[in-house]
Amino acid sequence: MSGAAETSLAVIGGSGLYDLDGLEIVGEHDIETPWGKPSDPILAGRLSGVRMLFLPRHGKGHRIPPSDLNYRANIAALKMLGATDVLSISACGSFKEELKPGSFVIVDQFIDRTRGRASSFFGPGLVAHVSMAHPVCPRLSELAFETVKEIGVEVAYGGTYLAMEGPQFSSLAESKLYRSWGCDVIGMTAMPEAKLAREAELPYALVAMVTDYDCWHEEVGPVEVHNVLEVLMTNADHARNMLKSLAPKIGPERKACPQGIENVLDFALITAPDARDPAMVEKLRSIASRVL
Ligand SMILES: CSC[C@H]1O[C@H](OP(=O)(O)O)[C@H](O)[C@@H]1O
Ligand SMILES: Nc1ncnc2[nH]cnc12
Repeated sequence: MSGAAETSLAVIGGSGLYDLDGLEIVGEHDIETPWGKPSDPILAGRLSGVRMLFLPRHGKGHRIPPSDLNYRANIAALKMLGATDVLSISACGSFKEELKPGSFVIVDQFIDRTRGRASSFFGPGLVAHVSMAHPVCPRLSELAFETVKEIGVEVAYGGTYLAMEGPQFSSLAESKLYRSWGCDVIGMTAMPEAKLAREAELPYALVAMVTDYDCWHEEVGPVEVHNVLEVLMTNADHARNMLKSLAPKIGPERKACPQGIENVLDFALITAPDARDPAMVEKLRSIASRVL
C-alpha cells in the first residue's frame, strides 16, 4: 500500500457462520471496550490479501441470544481494531413468496421493533443524532450483490428487514402485520447493530440469508428451529464462498463510501463543546476519535 488507506473489512457472522474459509489468521483479539466485551475474541487475518476481522455475533457455539448481545461492544471492538467497513451476515425469515428459503437479500431498509436494547453510543453528556434515512452503504451492498449472483445463489437487491425482539418467532398476527407493511424479511439482530455502525462512522451492509417463510405462509406453517437449521448450514457455506470471492473485489485499497458515512459525525454532535461531560467524551473517543 503506497500511502492510501487500507481496507479492513469486518465480517459479523450470524447464525450458522462461526468461522471463515481461507482466512490466513494473524491474530486473535480478546478486547475490552468502554461498553464491555464483544461476543467473542475477534479474529484478524487476510483473505486474498485483504485485511479482515471476523466476529461470530452470538459467540462460538451460539451462546448469546439476540436480546443479550452486547451490540455496542461488538461494533466498538471492530472500530477499535481498525475496521473500515462492516459486512453483516444474518439468517432471516421471508415475507415474500419469491424470496425463497436458500435465497439471499441485500437489505437496504430497516424497521426497528426491538425493545430496550442499548442502541446508541451517545447519551447524557454528549448527545448526537445521526441520519438513518439510508442505513446501508451502497458500494458495499452492490459488491455483495454482484458476488452472490456470481456464486450462483438467488439474490434480491434491496429489501426491508423487520428487526424483532425475539427470541420467540412471530405470532401469525404479527407476521401478517409485517407483511402488510411491505417488509421483505425478518430477523432479530440487525438492530441496533446497523445504527451503532453508523454512529461509529462504519459503512455497513447486510446480507440476509433466508431460512424460512416465517409463519404467514399457509402451506408451510410455523417456523421450527430444526427446519431453519437445515437451510442455515447450506446458506452459511454460500456465505463463506461469497466472502472468498468478495475480498479481491473490495481490494486492499480503501475506497470512500459514496454516502460519506465515514464523516457522519461532522454534523451529528449537538452538545456544545463546553457542556460536554469529559468522562463521556473520553469513553466516546474509542469510536469517535476523529471528531473528539
Ligand atoms: C437460528 S434462527 C433465529 C436467529 O437467527 C438469526 O440470527 P442472526 O441474525 O445472528 O443470523 C435471527 O436474528 C435469530 O437470532
Ligand atoms: N422467521 C424468523 N423470524 C426471526 N428471525 C429469524 N431468523 C431466521 N428466521 C427467522
